[in-house]
Amino acid sequence: MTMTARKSLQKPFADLAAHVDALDWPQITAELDSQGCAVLKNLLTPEQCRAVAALYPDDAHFRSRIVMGRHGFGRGEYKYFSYPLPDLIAQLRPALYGHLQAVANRWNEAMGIEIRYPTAHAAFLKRCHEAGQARPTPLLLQYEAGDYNCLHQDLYGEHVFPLQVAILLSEPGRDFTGGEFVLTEQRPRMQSRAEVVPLMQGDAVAFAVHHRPVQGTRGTYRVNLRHGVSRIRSGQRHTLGVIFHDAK
Ligand SMILES: O=C(O)CCC(=O)C(=O)O
Ligand SMILES: [Fe+2]
Repeated sequence: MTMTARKSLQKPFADLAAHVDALDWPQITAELDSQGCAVLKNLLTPEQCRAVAALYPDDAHFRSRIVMGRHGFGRGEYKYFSYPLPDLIAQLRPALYGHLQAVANRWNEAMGIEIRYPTAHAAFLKRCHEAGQARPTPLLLQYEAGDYNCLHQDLYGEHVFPLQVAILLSEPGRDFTGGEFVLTEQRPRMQSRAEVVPLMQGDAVAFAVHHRPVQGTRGTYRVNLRHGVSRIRSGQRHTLGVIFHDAK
């Protein structure tokens, strides 16, 4: 790791939670409600992006490595962080959850799902851990030219937080080309709708993990979402995935 990378990871991130709190949450919430996804512009600085991406080769930070081609997940690889998470991720995860839980609770109410999420991430993690979902799910993904991530849902057990966040750590056009973040939405008895989410380095996308409510003429119904990444045409692309439930 370079000196700059080390320094910006060690710096206390008290300001990161404040930065998350200062995002335009009414706007983000409105987009999540209408589209099932929302962009969080400049969530991380380019330095923070480089510092996180630079962790990839250092296995001391991770509990496992997945080669996507071996599982039919696509092509490319990712690693799940181990606990304790690096400071930046340890601070980002509860800060984002604190805002997203309100959306999650409203969505469940609209979909007639009885589960409610506590206001603090620590309380939700306790619920996961007590049910045997104790392994950390934040992950770092690495794609090279020709790689892609098949449409999927990040479900890791009975307990599911219905929203997740992915942060683009690389700069499109400079570090890689292609590699678009894609969401599809399947409505009951209808064909699927695709959405390509334009992201710059440091931007994040918040999106529904598997279901979201859509207001129809005859009430609210549930749509089924999947996400993935189109083929990387050139270069290298890194993403930080923040999933709020832990895994079995
Ligand atoms: O690389 C991406 O943009 C998507 C990563 C992903 O599937 C995730 O964060 O769950
Ligand atoms: Fe994913």
